[in-house]
Amino acid sequence: MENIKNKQILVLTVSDSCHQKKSEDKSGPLLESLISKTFPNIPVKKDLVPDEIIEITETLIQNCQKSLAIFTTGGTGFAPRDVTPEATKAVIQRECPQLALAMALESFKKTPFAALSRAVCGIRNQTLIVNFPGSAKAVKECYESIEGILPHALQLINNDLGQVKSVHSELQGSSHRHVCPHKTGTGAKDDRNSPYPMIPVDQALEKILSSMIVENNRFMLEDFKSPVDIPPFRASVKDGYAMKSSGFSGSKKVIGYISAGDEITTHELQEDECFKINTGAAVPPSADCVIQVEDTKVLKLKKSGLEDLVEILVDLSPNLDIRPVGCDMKKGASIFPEADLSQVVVKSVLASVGKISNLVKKPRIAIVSTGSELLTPSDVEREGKIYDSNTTMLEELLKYFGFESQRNIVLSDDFDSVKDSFEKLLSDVDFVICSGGVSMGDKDYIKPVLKALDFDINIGRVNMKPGKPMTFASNYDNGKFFFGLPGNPVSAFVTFHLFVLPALRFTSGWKKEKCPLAVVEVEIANEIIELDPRPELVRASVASKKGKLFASVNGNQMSSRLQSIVGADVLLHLPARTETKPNAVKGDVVKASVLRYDFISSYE
Ligand SMILES: Nc1nc2c(c(=O)[nH]1)N[C@H]1C(S)=C(S)[C@@H](COP(=O)(O)OP(=O)(O)OC[C@H]3O[C@@H](n4cnc5c(N)ncnc54)[C@H](O)[C@@H]3O)O[C@H]1N2
Ligand code: MOO
Ligand SMILES: [Mg+2]
Repeated sequence: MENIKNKQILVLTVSDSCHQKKSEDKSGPLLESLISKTFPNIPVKKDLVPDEIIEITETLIQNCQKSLAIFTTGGTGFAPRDVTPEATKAVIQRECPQLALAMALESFKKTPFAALSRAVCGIRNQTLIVNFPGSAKAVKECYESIEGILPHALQLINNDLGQVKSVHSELQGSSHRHVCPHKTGTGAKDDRNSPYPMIPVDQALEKILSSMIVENNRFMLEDFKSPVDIPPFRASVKDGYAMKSSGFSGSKKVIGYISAGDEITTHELQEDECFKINTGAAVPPSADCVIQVEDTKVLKLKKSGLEDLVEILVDLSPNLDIRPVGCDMKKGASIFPEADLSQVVVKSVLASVGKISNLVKKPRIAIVSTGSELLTPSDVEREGKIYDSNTTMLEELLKYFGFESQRNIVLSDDFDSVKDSFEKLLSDVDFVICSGGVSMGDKDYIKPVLKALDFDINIGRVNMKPGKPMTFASNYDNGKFFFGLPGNPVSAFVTFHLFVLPALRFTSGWKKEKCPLAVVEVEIANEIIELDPRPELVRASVASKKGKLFASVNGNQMSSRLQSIVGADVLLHLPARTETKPNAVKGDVVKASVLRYDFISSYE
């Protein structure tokens, strides 16, 4: 309950006219006083934004962490600038349509115009977001219709019940401490096998993706409209001369120079006159044609050295080399006809319409490395210890794929400290990418700790080499997801690419097909490769010969040998060994997951 005590409720007024101070905000203060009566102990804060989807969305996101609830007023109607429901839909993870229905039913008793509200209610992480209409009267009616259920709703969202459960499990802590990860299988004392079924890679990925909570980034992008025209003025496509196309070619008097960035000149051109003009500069309204420098000849210079007379060597035609207003992007048009979530695409296209935004929400991630043997790379060597490579590797992989970790921690193999650290970490992040401690050793505490923290262990083993003990656990109610990657560095490397990356992309709103690494077909260049009983993902480098791709395995494939990632372009998908096919041989064609953008190491 401690964190609930530190939280606020936000009243967000959405109104162009109030924002421009053309009218007084009555609904915001009214909501504030109504809420203060229902929740006398919770501070109620107010904010005001114009009817701009980016501003509304950003304000909602920025305030969620510290707010139990956000009540918006305004912008829910049918007018073109009413976009509060769209902004709300973009940030919520779970919609609460019945809450909106409860308000609508009450409003219908008063007026049929209630049908003109598009209010949305939903939950983002642990924050309830409710849209109210703009009018003070409607705000009061709507608020009163849900006032009675709000305290209970907020309690549920903040997992009051879950707190009871975790206090309960806290009391039973000692029993969890003795869960032995390898003795549970069939329940028999001599059963020393893992209790977790070893599922195929495809099935594991499907399971992970289907349990993700998907951010509404796609929807939000597809809904963005451009606030400007590009270009905002008629722009010259060439360095040349602007003139009237109705005139003849031949000689023209140069009456001035126009550069990019100059104000639009209103000088009325005659048919025998022209302006010298640069690419990207505004074409004067009286000109309708630009002739490129290459199609002209200077006939006479002024004493100052500036051009006085030029000869136009080609025929003139209307609109030649002029970009009309909005020809690249029209004001009001959809900026993202499809939701391409690449950071390069989103940020640069938004910049082109004058918006600086970090709107694409990324998951909050922590990296945890477990192992009492771990030294940080800057430590001096010590007996019995090894250098921690997984923290750096996972951090760099996240960066490479456009994600980032909020926290990196290294933990010793100790049940209580691992449990305490996870508990704290999970209040700050939604995804934990942990390595080590997931197999069969008596110090492999990750699975027992996850159980003690009320996580469902959805996957405990995968039929793959390396990466067999890959663990995925979720606490769906709290929106928390945990990847327990095997500690061997190559196992962590491979399972990150196969499972963690697709999950992070999927939760960010990527199309499902685009979430895994790209897969290509390659021909094996090695003479013979012995197949393993488990399907194996083998690091290999790729050569392109006349457009055909050939893969050579990168030496010893032990899961402890991180060096096998040096020069690795792909992960070859080798099938499991069978009696009839014990080896892969030169010329076999197999699938390969592409690890990096520069995935071809040589061309012939
Ligand atoms: N009896 C069995 N033993 C093991 C099995 C099994 O099925 N039955 N599975 C093996 C497989 S496969 C793998 S993979 C490993 C996975 O081990 P854990 O996830 O439990 O990881 P740890 O035991 O903590 O460490 C394994 C190995 O990796 C080194 N390590 C760990 N963290 C790091 C790091 N951050 N940087 C560098 N190296 C790290 C650690 O020192 C160990 O050598 O289990 C097998 N055992
Ligand atoms: O599956 Mo482990 O990852 O063999 O090394
Ligand atoms: Mg282990």
